Amino acid sequence: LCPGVRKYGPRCDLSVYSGLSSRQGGHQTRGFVMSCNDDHVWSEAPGATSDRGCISNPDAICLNSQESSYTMEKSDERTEVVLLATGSFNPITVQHLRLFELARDHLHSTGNYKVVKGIISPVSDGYKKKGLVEGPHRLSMVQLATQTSDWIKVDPWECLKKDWTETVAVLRHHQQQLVGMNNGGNLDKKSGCRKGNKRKRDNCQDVPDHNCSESRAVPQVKLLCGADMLESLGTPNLWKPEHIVEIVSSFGLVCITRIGSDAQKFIYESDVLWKYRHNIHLVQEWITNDISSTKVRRALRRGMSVRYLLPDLVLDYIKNHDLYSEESEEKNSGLILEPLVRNTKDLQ
Ligand SMILES: Nc1ncnc2c1ncn2[C@@H]1O[C@H](COP(=O)(O)OP(=O)(O)OP(=O)(O)O)[C@@H](O)[C@H]1O
Ligand SMILES: O=C(O)c1ccc[n+]([C@@H]2O[C@H](COP(=O)([O-])O)[C@@H](O)[C@H]2O)c1
Repeated sequence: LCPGVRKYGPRCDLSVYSGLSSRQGGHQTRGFVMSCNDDHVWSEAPGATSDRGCISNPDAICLNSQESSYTMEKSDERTEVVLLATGSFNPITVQHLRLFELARDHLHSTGNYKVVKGIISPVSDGYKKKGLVEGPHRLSMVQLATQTSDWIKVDPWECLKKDWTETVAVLRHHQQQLVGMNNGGNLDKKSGCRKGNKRKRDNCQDVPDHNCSESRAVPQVKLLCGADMLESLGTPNLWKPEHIVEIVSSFGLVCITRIGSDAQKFIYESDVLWKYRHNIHLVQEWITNDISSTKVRRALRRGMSVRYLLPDLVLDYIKNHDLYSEESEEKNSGLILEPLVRNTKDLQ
């Protein structure tokens, strides 16, 4: 059972979140299913099968019964990619979902990549951002928003932790899940490499390296973000410099343009981003709009309509739980964002 899970509100009729787990104790890696029951309690259902029936099969990362699993497409030369978007999702908007569609189209258009999954990982309450409503509510809204997608899923691993997790650790976690899957679960927890093979393990780095022979067939996890999040890499003391290097060198970024941000200029002006620019995919959103969670919350507080900015089910959820009010906007008011607190402590 996930720690810190509390009961939240009444019925949730869509219920299954699925992922890939690298449990040991058998030679088979198995899938796992996080389920949200009628009382909105999120928990892991061991041995369960996903709604799409492919999670209990360790060889199938398929997200969609029509699309072939990556095993079946081993002859396909394209690199398989899992897109991971982190953020508050407070609440999730249609533009968050659009980011995935734009990124997938772009990567496919290069002819070099095949996107096999999209993961939305809402941040933990421990991030302490002003106005951040409780994690289980944000998770439930993402789950409702993604139920019409056959490839984008919500993942509660980061969100349900009490403490905030650095994004690079979230990326490592999801990469290791995939490595474990590929290695039949027999992997070293830290390195993400197969246990019992010292020579190969020694050749692997702590950070899963996609060039490592052990992980070549594993899909690559790439961070998906908007240009404002890319620009946040330049905010003093917000991100650790070594994490920025690891994100752009070991994982890679797919960044969608956003009104008010100039990602191209930001990359040009940053030596580290420039150095790894081959691993940063900048995607132009031509159908521009400035939907943001902050604006949605503001409109909700003022009793104004936000219909069509969010999926209807999300809007219903917000109304049923009376989520965004003047009071909720004051949550964490006066607190400093956790990454700033941690990085400032590290400097002392
Ligand atoms: N309209 C948008 N265009 C491009 N990227 C976006 C857009 N909205 C959100 N994103 C991206 O989605 C991710 C998650 O964003 P987040 O949850 O912070 O939502 P947000 O709308 O940016 O919230 P806020 O209004 O608080 O800034 C981030 O990478 C962010 O850059
Ligand atoms: O890993 C870091 O050092 C780091 C520093 C600042 C922010 N982040 C992540 O970036 C995301 C920012 O979300 P938001 O809503 O504040 O735009 C969120 O997922 C944070 O965990 C991550």
